[in-house]
Amino acid sequence: MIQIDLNKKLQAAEGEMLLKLKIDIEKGEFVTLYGASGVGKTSTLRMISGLLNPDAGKIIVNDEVWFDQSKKINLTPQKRKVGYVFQDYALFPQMTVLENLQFAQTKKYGAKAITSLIELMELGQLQNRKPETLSGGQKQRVALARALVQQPEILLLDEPLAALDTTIRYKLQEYLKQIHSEFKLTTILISHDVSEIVKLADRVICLEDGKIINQGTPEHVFINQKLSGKFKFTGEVLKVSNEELISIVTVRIHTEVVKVVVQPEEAQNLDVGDKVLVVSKAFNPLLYKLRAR
Ligand SMILES: Nc1ncnc2c1ncn2[C@@H]1O[C@H](COP(=O)(O)OP(=O)(O)OP(=O)(O)O)[C@@H](O)[C@H]1O
Repeated sequence: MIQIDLNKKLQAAEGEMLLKLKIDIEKGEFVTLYGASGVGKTSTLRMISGLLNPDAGKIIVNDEVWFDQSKKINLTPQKRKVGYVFQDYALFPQMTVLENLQFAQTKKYGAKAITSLIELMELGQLQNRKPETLSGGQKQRVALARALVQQPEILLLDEPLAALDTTIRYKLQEYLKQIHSEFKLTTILISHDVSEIVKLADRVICLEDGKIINQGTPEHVFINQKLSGKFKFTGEVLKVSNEELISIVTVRIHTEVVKVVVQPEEAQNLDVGDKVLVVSKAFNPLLYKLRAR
């Protein structure tokens, strides 16, 4: 369990902004921070990693106190078991891919573990190359691998996929999903991409002016419950989940997310990424597949 209770005065463009957050995160949970630019998302990750000092509050990770203002406890970033991945990769340019991983590895993370991580992240062909010769998606895979060799208790991801094109981003989302469960990580992701959040996160925390204004499962938070009556929209399938007697298809329509109940046999025909038409004449939306992904 991770207990975060942070108070920090920040200098926003319009003047002082008080960031005041209290978040409890279960071990193994995948949480997303969502909100407009300047609401305090990056500052929150920086405080968890020890790069920015809160004015008051506590950070307790699996019973270990990382920060407690009242007890004057403040572990250095090096002592906090955090893997931090940024949008701009921040790899060491003079080192090869392998050297970047070796430099970051903890003592316990042996050579064998690095070899299997290289295999998992499909970096074998690239391990002797320098970052400048890699594409954005490849660099980000190295940055993720580098965060993992530090054996983090928390993986902090600050919009790691925002600079990548859709196809690469989609692929890396799959990697993120896989490593989160394979390494039994607790992950906090900053993202503006609603479909990415629905795909990856157990919980989304919405911030405004340094405060939590809403939180819950992505479906719950993003579903536009106002949608009813007569409408017809095209969208993209984000998720197909099969319940006992029905299936639920989560569809992104522009920036909104809706859920449509369909028969299991209709769901069999649908895959994540398919383009669909969502139509409603009364209150019961129907879903038609337009084309496969
Ligand atoms: N060390 C600091 N001291 C005081 N104010 C800061 C500090 N770091 C950032 N700020 C200010 O705090 C506000 C929140 O910044 P932050 O980077 O956390 O926002 P964000 O939600 O991550 O935004 P974006 O989505 O644009 O990255 C900004 O107005 C920023 O200028």
